Amino acid sequence: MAQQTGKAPALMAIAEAQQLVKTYAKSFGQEQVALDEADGRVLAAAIRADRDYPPFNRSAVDGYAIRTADWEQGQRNYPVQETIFAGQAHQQELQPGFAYKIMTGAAVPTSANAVFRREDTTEGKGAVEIKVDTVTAFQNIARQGEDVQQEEVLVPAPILVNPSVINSLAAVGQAQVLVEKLPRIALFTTGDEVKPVDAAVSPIQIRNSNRHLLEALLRKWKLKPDVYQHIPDTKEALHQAIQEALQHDMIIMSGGVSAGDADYVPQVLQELGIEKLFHKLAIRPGKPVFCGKLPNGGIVFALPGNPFSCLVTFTLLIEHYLYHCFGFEGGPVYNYKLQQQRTKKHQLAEFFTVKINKDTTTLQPLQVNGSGDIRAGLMAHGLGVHPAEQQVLEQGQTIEFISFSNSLM
Ligand SMILES: Nc1nc2c(c(=O)[nH]1)N[C@H]1C(S)=C(S)[C@@H](COP(=O)(O)OP(=O)(O)OC[C@H]3O[C@@H](n4cnc5c(N)ncnc54)[C@H](O)[C@@H]3O)O[C@H]1N2
Ligand code: MOO
Repeated sequence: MAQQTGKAPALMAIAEAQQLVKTYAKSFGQEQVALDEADGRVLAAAIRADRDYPPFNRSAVDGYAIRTADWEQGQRNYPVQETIFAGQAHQQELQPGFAYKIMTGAAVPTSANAVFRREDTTEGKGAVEIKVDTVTAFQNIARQGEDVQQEEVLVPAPILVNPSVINSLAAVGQAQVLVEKLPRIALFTTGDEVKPVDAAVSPIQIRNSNRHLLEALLRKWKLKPDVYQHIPDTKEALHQAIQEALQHDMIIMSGGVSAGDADYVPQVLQELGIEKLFHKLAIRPGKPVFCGKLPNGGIVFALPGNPFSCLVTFTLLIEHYLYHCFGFEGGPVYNYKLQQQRTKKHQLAEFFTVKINKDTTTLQPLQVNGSGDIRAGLMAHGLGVHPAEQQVLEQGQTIEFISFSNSLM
């Protein structure tokens, strides 16, 4: 490729940055946790069915079980041989010409092969008359193994454990489950103008929303930083705080990464032996983001201070990294049609907040007044992607959508 002279070097594209981040992704190990603690964690090993499911021929209704052979001979009145409740074994095989009274969830003995709903019968004393005209073999019986067979993979891995996964794991007796270990994280915010949420602020100070935004984003993954500190804008303070955090798996920071006189973060990180993977990407918002490799094999993400830039770079880079560390092929990206035309004037890939219209399932761009807008992300389901090379996205054009929810996998 011809060398471009006189121009600033081209910024790295998001796809290349994500590819790079992926190469440094690694498992943090695995651990056993109690089933109820696994909610929101990533299952590390596939779970097989310990037996057939259903484990026995299960009656799906409250009613009467017969043999279809008797029915086919024209029999409609059956003496009731015994009553079978759920969890209760039958006493005797069904004798020809008899019926069992049977409850939902009870095991249908193999000597019977059809169950009628109670409503479809006339119940007499010790006998029942069937009032419907047809029968099919195994009607109203969920047959042994028809859902899942013994040793079949029931829950694949990796999978994000959600209530349905908990349900399946509980059904097969997994009281303890093997999940991916969580990384040890140090979280830092920076900026002399940034004050705690509960402190008084002067007119030129702002509240530390990024701390809470980032902690909330981490909680989606059940992650909790084991170190948090707000660092003033001096090299010395940055140096000290980061140095003490070098043994973590991840260091996440906000602020101090662009071109200001007090933006020391990339410099201090590199002075401490952190190898730069990239600084500045061809994206908006979030362009000044820095990513580096820790000497211990961990990773540093230093995000821009603007809250919307933080949200976007967390979603595009940190979540991308976590997905790969936990064994997924990246996060889910969906395709949706755009509700209205959208234009941009720059050559960066732009990420804009969108709401999925419930009636038309199109993406409605939401208004954000720049990356410092404290409303950014409010009411949004996720991000729409405006590719770098396209200046205009047409109404109805299919574009990529990145969900803010990590529950769909
Ligand atoms: N000359 C240039 N200036 C800027 C560039 C550039 O390329 N050249 N990039 C701009 C972009 S884009 C962004 S984004 C910001 C990123 O700046 P920093 O990462 O250095 O962040 P700060 O300057 O520290 O803060 C930016 C903004 O965010 C507020 N902030 C910081 N921390 C928090 C926090 N914890 N909670 C809430 N808000 C926070 C801060 O007060 C600033 O308003 O740089 C542009 N400049
Ligand atoms: O691109 Mo910066 O991340 O918007 O304000």
